Amino acid sequence: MIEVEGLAFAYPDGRQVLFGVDLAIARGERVAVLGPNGAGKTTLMLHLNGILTPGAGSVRVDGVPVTAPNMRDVRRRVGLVFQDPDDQLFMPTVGQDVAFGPANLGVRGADLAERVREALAAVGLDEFADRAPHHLSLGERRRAAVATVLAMRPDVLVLDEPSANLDPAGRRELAEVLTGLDLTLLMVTHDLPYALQLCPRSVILDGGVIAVDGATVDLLADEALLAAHRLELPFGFDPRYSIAKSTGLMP
Ligand SMILES: Nc1ncnc2c1ncn2[C@@H]1O[C@H](COP(=O)(O)OP(=O)(O)OP(=O)(O)O)[C@@H](O)[C@H]1O
Repeated sequence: MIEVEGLAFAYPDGRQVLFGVDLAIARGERVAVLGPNGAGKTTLMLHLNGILTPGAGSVRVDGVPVTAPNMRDVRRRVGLVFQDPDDQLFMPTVGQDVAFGPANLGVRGADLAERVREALAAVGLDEFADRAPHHLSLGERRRAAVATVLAMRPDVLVLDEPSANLDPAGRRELAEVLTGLDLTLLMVTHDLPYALQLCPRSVILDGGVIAVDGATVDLLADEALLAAHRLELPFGFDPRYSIAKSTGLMP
């Protein structure tokens, strides 16, 4: 579904951030992108729907090159959810925000209403269509931002630090929404337990390259590996025990 090959990128000020990223993600996979501050995670994410253009290398989505002529198709297929929901919610009501993307694609009338209803239901905000986004909690706003993207019926959902600043209940509610979606999912996060809960596979991006790619539980159980990439588990968190417990192998 996603094929990134030899992706290199420097910002206009000359700062080189990506140095040849290779990453292949199959349809339906859920993958976490881990790594220290400044590793280039957001920069990588912004290439997946063409907000940034590679200096070298290529990005393809379901075989379609992420290049200017294909941008409309790519932007429909790949939905980006930014860390700050206020970057995505700018209309007077949540329903209008969710309708905005598909309306731009030419969806109208009953079809548009159905898309809005479906997207809000998918994130558990059925009753929120007429509410003003700025009256919602952060957790509700982040789920509303996910709905604005789901309304486009994308193939891929890319999320930048989805659990950041959420309270435990908001964090769990969003996890329930995300695990219930039948989509390819790529999630940038510093929240290692969240990566373990949502994504069977993780990659560590460090120094602008994919340094490690493997099963999330194996990566998180490797203390030396985590330390080498400035990653730390919360106090007392044991990834193998958490997985065993969640799969019923432990009481
Ligand atoms: N518009 C920009 N112009 C110049 N440099 C930038 C720009 N945006 C980001 N950078 C730099 O690129 C590097 C990678 O940034 P990026 O946001 O991709 O990292 P990240 O891994 O997502 O970090 P974090 O975990 O802190 O969110 C950083 O050193 C950052 O300062």
